[in-house]
Amino acid sequence: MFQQLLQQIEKQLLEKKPLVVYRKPGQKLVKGIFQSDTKLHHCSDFKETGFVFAPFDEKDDVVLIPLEEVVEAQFDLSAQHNHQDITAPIEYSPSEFDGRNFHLQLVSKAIKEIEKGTFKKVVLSRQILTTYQGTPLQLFLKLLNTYTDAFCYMWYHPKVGLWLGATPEVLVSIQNKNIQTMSLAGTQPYKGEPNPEWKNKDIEEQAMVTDYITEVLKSMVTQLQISETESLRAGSLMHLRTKITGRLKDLDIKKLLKVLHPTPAVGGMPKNEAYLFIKANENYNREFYTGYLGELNFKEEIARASNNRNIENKAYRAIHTKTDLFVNLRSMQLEDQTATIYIGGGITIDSIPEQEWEETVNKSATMLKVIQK
Ligand SMILES: C=C(O[C@@H]1C=C(C(=O)O)C=C[C@H]1O)C(=O)O
Repeated sequence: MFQQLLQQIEKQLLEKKPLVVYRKPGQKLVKGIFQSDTKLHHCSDFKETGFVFAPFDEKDDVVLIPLEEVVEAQFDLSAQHNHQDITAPIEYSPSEFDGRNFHLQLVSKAIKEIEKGTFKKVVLSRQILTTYQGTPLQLFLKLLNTYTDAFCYMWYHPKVGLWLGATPEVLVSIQNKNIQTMSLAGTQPYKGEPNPEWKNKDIEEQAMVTDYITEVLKSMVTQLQISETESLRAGSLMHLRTKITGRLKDLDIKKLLKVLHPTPAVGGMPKNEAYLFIKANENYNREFYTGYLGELNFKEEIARASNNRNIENKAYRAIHTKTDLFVNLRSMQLEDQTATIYIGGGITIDSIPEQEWEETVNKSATMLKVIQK
């Protein structure tokens, strides 16, 4: 079954037709969605059904791969990949350090703006361009083997490009009117400790994201619940995470995404001031990095045991509408033999430029690991 899916992916790529193949965190099921022509579909009212691929910039179009053909297969981890040490150091080419001065200056400039009161937090990012060996599909398989707790994907459209990623961050999951989201921020290298100590900078930076999400959701949901904040491992990194749940008053996904994207985990606080700084000062276009991607309005048939004793053995089926969106982090774009890796981090009043650079270096390991092996 899985072999068949792989063949279909290869064929689709060869024919230069759109596809997405992905696995949700902690699952074995890999889904492939295949489009039969090369038309570029967009989302407009978010009542569409399909796989969405949204850029960081809200002004740009959200791409949709409709559910023409869906192929599913179970993926078993390859034995040879099971014992990889994802915390081992990675190698850097000297050219990687070219961007260091620019990033240090960018962070310093942001700190000055924070001191002036322009904004409280801004997420600043950069690119690494590197060559890679093997095919995109081989890299996708490495992602599946390496990052079992992430949302792993490969997305392709001949008019847009080819992206791969393994993200730990849920933007929002919606089932009927129940929503789940998270505030994920604060980063340190994973050193074998599941509950490490956190610096105040990380705690405050992550709390800003929780406060923002709670504030914008207040008027849109009932039964708002905020979990304890916990440490979450994402490959060779640790983050702080708070889960947030609630029940939507109206099922208006477009309206919800307008307030949730971009959260201060990838944009900043306040949203518009941080966005303007990013646009004016990052020296490249983020495109789909820090955008979001995933299933939009999928119909899911759920079998439920009936509570009625008389029809005890009969299960009834209920159709649910489900949306599962992830933030496009720890991702890269492949073009010919060049991989462009995107990485960033949150800057606050307590940021130290050198450490912020180091953080982006650490984050780049997620993709560099699969490229360099
Ligand atoms: C921006 C990225 O990650 C985001 C920023 C984080 C931070 O600043 O600590 C942590 C997790 C993500 O929300 C990235 O991985 O590129």
